[in-house]
Amino acid sequence: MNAPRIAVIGAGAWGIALAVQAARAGAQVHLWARKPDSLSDTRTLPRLPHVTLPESITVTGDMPARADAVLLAVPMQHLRAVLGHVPPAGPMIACCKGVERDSLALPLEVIASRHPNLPRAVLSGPNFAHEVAQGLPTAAVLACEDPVEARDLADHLTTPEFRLYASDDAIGVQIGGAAKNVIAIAAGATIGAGLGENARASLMTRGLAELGRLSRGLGGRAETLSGLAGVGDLILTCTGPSSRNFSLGLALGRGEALSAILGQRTTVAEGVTTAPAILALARKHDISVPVIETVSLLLAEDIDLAEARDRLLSRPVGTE
Ligand SMILES: NC(=O)c1ccc[n+]([C@@H]2O[C@H](COP(=O)([O-])OP(=O)(O)OC[C@H]3O[C@@H](n4cnc5c(N)ncnc54)[C@H](O)[C@@H]3O)[C@@H](O)[C@H]2O)c1
Ligand SMILES: O=P(O)(O)OC[C@H](O)CO
Repeated sequence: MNAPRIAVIGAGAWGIALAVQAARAGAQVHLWARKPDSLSDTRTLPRLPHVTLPESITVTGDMPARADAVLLAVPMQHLRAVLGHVPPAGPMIACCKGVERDSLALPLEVIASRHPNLPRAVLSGPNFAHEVAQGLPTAAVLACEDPVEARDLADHLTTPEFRLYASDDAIGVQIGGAAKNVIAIAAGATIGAGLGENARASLMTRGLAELGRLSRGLGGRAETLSGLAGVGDLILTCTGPSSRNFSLGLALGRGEALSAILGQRTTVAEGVTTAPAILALARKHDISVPVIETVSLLLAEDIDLAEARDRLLSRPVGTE
């Protein structure tokens, strides 16, 4: 049997990790990079030390013509523009996490607007790129309306170290991936400001309730958020020091200005752009999201840290 052909669009940390994983699973990989030259020369990314691209990965600036699956691993706010150049090469899998700022669309809605007739799926879960690239044990969810399609797509990436679970709740999985980044900023700010571990655990738990309400309100299931794409990713991102969203929150909590933090970074912290977008989505559907709202106000510098803390602590006592 011929090796499956997998295309990966985006050669940031996640695109490279997924390309390495697909190669490990036996695929011939077409890795599209915006700037392919230095990557095709060195075959390494400084942010992923100890990982060298195997020969079965072709690094190129050309889009793929045909593939058994196309993994879209660009930052959420660039997805629509990049998709404008991606031909209908095969089933599309969204690997980015976020909500589009202007349209408030989730990744699969953006893909559907460009390729309405192709199968679509979303891949998400507690997945640091550097660990996947090293082959450390990892689990993730692949969600698609058609569970048979989800299993077929999952087969292209699965190895014993990279376990994929199929789901038919693509909305719940996309909400988990998008909203956990916002809660991780809150968790980081809590630790940075010295508010303690009790506060972080409480924020994570109340944040999880917001993820569940968002999922249900937008047509997904709340239970999906008890899985890898919800609580799994929330635990990783709110506690793993290498999370970009957590570390951005940590710096905010220590009193650094957002512009200064972003000015020192070349990598994406999706929670910054997703916070106002997911808040607007929640308001549109009349869903209560006090933690997300507070993070959004903090990022916009409409409130400071002390006000953010007081806002959450002065809410009326409710039931769980
Ligand atoms: N890094 C991880 O551990 C990880 C894990 C799971 C999911 N993700 C998700 O994958 C997505 C990509 O994240 P990443 O970590 O690979 O990114 P990154 O921070 O490593 O790199 C940024 C990427 O953005 C690209 N980029 C910058 N400007 C662009 C433009 N104008 N148009 C198109 N692309 C542009 C760069 O070429 C680079 O590929 C995000 O949605 C992220 O949440 C990341
Ligand atoms: O480094 P972060 O915060 O973008 O998180 C990366 C992944 O989404 C973790 O699952």
